[in-house]
Amino acid sequence: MSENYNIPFWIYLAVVSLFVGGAMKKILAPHLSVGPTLVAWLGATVLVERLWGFCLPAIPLLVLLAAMGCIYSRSRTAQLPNLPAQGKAVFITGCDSGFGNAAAKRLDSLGFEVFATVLNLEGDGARELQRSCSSRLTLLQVDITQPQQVQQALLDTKAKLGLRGLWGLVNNAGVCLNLGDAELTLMSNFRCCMEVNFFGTVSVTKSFLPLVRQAKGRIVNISSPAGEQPFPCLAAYGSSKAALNLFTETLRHELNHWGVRVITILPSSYRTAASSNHAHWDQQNKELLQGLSPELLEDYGEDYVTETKNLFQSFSERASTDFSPVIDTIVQALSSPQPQARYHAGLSLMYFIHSYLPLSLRDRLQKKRFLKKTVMPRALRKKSGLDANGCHSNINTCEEKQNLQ
Ligand SMILES: NC(=O)c1ccc[n+]([C@@H]2O[C@H](COP(=O)([O-])OP(=O)(O)OC[C@H]3O[C@@H](n4cnc5c(N)ncnc54)[C@H](O)[C@@H]3O)[C@@H](O)[C@H]2O)c1
Ligand SMILES: C[C@]12C[C@H](O)[C@H]3[C@@H](CCC4=CC(=O)CC[C@@]43C)[C@@H]1CC[C@@H]2C(=O)CO
Repeated sequence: MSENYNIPFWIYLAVVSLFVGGAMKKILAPHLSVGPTLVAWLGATVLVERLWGFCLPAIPLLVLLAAMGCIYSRSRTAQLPNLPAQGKAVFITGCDSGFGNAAAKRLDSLGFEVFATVLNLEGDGARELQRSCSSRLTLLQVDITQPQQVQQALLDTKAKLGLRGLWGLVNNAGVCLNLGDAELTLMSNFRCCMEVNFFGTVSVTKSFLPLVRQAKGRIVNISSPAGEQPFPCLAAYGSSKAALNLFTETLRHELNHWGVRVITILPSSYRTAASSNHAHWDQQNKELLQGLSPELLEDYGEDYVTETKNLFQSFSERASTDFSPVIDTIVQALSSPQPQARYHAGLSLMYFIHSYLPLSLRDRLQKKRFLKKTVMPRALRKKSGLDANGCHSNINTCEEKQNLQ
């Protein structure tokens, strides 16, 4: 029976039955209580399921054809030449160091007209850009949390662009103030991450959008996998990046009919200024301990808090110092004739763990992969007679304890 149906016909039947089910529910719902409505909806669902049963053999073929179509269109797009850089202006935030500084240099070398913004015009990063880049590059001092500085940068950019629009806005500026359990993270840390990573980015985007719409250009937001996966001790940073991700996705849909492409880049872990500055993290850890209430400090213990900082520092020591996967991706997002909506820059094992493994397994791996905590909170040790490393006093080694779990 099902072999006799060709694909268009069964699609037609499935759509009709969905509409019939929906119509039944809509027409009958006002006259029926909840129970019969559910029965009507169930009836429609059974109808769709029966139709689906007729056409089941066609589905693998459809999936295969769809996959081949995606692969073919991706390969065709990948073969298309990149758009020329000449005449295209790009505004980048957070160019004092890290990805922003490297991206400004690369885009300048490719021929883009770069507006590189920095927190400190007298800093090493700004000086490096001034020294190594062409006269096309404009350095601007912008703290993205300060609306008047954002507006001044807009005026300066417009003055230089004249009647031209802005081809690219790269929202790169971002901070991760501290690493610690959410309960231990100061509210000031949550607020600062939101102010810079979310509200600052929204402020710059809204201010520069008219120029980007004029050029039918690109908005490229540098987010983080921490905005999509629950990295331990990154609740403040991850929450701000999660807000940024949803803002970016919403913007992507809304700007589509303006011809503006909105792209999210999710780098894996790299050893940039922020993550490799041990003095910075030592200071953050000190402020965290000073900000804790006596009760929290008693429950968790200083050794627990300090281990988190030490583990993160050893994690960042192993991170890559080669930013090229991120910089190549930023160039691709600005130059590809058909850019992707999302790019992962660098292999993030966490991405695969989070996307493809069951919850119980990924929770265990996530903890082991990012921060191999060995010290338990003090209150938990007391309750179960454990020593500083969470081992039972009557059990000789931690391995025996872990074997018990
Ligand atoms: N390094 C990584 O492993 C990694 C991974 C994923 C995502 N990211 C993201 O990449 C982006 C760049 O970070 P990075 O790793 O190059 O670190 P970074 O600290 O070297 O660069 C951050 C930049 O943002 C600037 N900045 C901070 N606060 C600002 C503010 N209020 N106004 C304007 N500029 C401000 C800093 O001056 C610096 O230039 C950030 O958004 C970060 O969240 C980094
Ligand atoms: C958040 C940081 C960037 C990045 O986001 C890192 C995170 C450490 C954990 C981690 C592992 C990954 O595989 C994806 C990126 C990421 C989640 C880093 C800690 C400090 C660093 C920064 O401070 C960046 O400004």
